[in-house]
Amino acid sequence: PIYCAKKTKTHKDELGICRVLLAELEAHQDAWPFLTPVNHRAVPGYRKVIKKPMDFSTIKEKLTSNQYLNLETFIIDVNLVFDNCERFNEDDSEIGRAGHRMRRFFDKRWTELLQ
Ligand SMILES: Cc1ncccc1N[C@@H](C)c1ccc2c(c1)OCCCO2
Repeated sequence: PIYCAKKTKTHKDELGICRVLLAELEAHQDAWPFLTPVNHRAVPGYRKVIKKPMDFSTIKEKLTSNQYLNLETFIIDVNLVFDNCERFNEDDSEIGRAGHRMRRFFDKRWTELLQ
């Protein structure tokens, strides 16, 4: 087309997409290991190995207190959840497999929402 408006997203648009994505992550059946911060007293070694813990409830708190500048900073935190999971858990474990499934789901959804 001769005239093609660039589909820039405002800050509000991007935050709306973050809220939708987070709600879908939290509702996913494989979200259970990631819903709340890992209790390092219940998980020996976790505090030593994982330098930047992250979980969906912390992301929600950051989102509602406007700590995400844009969609990118939100995606960085979501990926941190999955990268921490891969670092600490065997691929062939309940939590490891849940992490791979959640990452695949997230990657598919945010690319769909951005189209
Ligand atoms: C994402 C992640 N990575 C590594 C370890 C744990 C977790 N998730 C936490 C919420 C969790 C899941 C399962 C658990 C657990 C804690 O409590 C210790 C007893 C076994 O059951």
